[in-house]
Amino acid sequence: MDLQALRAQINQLDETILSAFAQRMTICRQVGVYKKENHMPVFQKDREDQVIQRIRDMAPPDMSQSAAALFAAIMDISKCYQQQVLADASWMPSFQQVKTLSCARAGCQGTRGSNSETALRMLFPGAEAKFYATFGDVCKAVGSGEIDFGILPIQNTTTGTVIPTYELLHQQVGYIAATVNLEIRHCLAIRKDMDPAKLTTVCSHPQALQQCSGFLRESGLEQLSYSNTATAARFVAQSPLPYAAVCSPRCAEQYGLRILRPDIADAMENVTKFICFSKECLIPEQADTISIIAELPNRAGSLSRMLNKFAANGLDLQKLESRPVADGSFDVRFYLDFSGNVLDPRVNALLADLAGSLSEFRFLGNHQTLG
Ligand SMILES: O=C(O)C(=O)C[C@]1(C(=O)O)C=C[C@@H](O)C=C1
Repeated sequence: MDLQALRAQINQLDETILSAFAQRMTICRQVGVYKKENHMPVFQKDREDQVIQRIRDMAPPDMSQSAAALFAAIMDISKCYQQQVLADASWMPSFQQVKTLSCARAGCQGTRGSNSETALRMLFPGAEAKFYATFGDVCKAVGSGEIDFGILPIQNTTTGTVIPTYELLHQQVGYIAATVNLEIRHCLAIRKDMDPAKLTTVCSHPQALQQCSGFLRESGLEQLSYSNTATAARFVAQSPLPYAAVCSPRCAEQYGLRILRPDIADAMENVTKFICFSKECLIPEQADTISIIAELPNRAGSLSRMLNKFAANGLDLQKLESRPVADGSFDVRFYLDFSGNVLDPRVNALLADLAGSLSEFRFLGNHQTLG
């Protein structure tokens, strides 16, 4: 068999397919114009089911599944193309485009000296900082207007996703306007008059304890969870107990503690990403990342079809997180971050398509990394 000759045949067929694809897209564009004039949604499920059934019936039996997948992909591309014609942004909540984020009061969980406070100061050096007992309380304060922005950790390079923040994002806490990446340094800190030989216990936030698990396992100290690294440091500073805290060097200094061991994290590079969110949707002019929630039908290929739409529009997916829907099924909800700005027509087309075809679609914000 002659490989060159076979490839030449493939090339010819590709030309035929490409020409048919281009013609099909041109017709779909006209359908898009018709839909715009007649106020019809782009997504027509019944028609798509008919198209797929027809293809399945016509395809050679051993290719029926792959042909169906190919035509589903073609229709996904054609829908995004039609969305560009419609340029409908009704999926988008009302938003305000801002040059910079101005903030009088911002809030975070924990107490002074926490890493969250450092993130808050990086974002808003001149703002009044307010501290709350729980992540949920930060969200409530944003909702009531007590603070302009809430700051919550969302991801760490060693331990991964901060799950409670994702759960809150699903409960409509507002819109992400910015993120900030903070290099985290953990040290073991004790009271200045404490004899290190007498230490029995170490306390900190569970994520911090996890990020230092290698050192702590070797130390043999008992571990105690605290709501925050700074609350743990404050407790250690005030308590007569033989306890140490895992906290930042800045926090140890703030509570008058002695650093017994610096840099005890397992990974040399340890960075936490914090989100900054507000009640109203604010989009900084330089916003370059979009966050959304997508719930997909539990059907073969639904995730790959959604991901193909990003590829077809040349949009770079940065993060895909799945969390359980928590309804007794094993269904999951996806949280996606991708590069883009909502004012880009391609981005609008993709989001309009997702909003019109997913069982749940939520826009979480178009943000920028600051600091
Ligand atoms: O028939 C339509 O309404 C079209 O827009 C065409 C088309 C397709 O590509 O075949 C695209 C989107 C619809 O969801 C269904 C079918």
